[in-house]
Amino acid sequence: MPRAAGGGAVLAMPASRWGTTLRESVRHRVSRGARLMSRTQGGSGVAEEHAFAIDEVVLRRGDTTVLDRVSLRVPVGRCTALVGRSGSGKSTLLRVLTRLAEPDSGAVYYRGVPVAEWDVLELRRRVQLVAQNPVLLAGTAAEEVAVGAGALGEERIAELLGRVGLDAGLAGRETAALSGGEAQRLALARSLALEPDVLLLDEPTAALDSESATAIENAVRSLVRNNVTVLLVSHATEQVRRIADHAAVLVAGRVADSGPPGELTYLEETA
Ligand SMILES: Nc1ncnc2c1ncn2[C@@H]1O[C@H](COP(=O)(O)OP(=O)(O)OP(=O)(O)O)[C@@H](O)[C@H]1O
Repeated sequence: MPRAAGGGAVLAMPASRWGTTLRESVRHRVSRGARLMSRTQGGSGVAEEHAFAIDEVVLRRGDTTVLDRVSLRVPVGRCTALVGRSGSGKSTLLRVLTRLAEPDSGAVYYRGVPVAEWDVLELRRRVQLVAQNPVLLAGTAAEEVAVGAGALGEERIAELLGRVGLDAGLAGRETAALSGGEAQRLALARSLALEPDVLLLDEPTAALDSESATAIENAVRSLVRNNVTVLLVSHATEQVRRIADHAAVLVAGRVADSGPPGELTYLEETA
């Protein structure tokens, strides 16, 4: 199976440009991986399919162990929240999932296939990371939404902007003139245009007023209802309780607790 080098820009490639051989090969392995069912995080015994399986991941930077034997399951079609104090390793874990950071040891599987075996561009098309401070690549907001997806009609652009709580009138605005919160929502609209299987959202509402935050929460719930998998980094305990099905608490690079948000003892003190 051909491999692409990691570390490139988080730019998606239109589906029509994927190599057929690669697609066939990965499809075969994915269908095998999708059969690797296991118990839910809560131990209810209900079989659940996992988008990501993370096993004993260690990542060091200099003297710091940023991720310390992190193991986590991210179920398909659910919203999983990642909470923890600043510096606990949340963003780094999202970067590991999309191969923007390579662990020193441990294993990460996407749909049952080690992430290192996925073509990195295909992985990043299916799994869209919306960073806290995303890099915008185009001149206007409308062009930005279409960066990965290619030509999009005005109506589709307006619809995508609306889904993230942005006014359609923003389409012609220069991206350089957008606020941080607008830029992050635009990056989310850009990701949604690619109809991803998984969204990794790094504090998507931290810079938003409550009305805009509600629009994002509604968008997340609607995506999850449509079987999109969401991994959400959030400091907002109430938000986690409102929209997450599962939560994992990171403390100094370790998973200190995981389960339904209402049952997590660490949630209040770390969020
Ligand atoms: N390239 C690097 N070199 C050195 N230290 C790093 C590097 N990348 C991350 N770290 C450190 O790893 C720790 C975890 O960083 P990370 O950004 O993942 O935390 P976080 O939980 O997302 O924090 P926040 O909530 O503030 O966004 C921090 O202490 C950070 O300084």
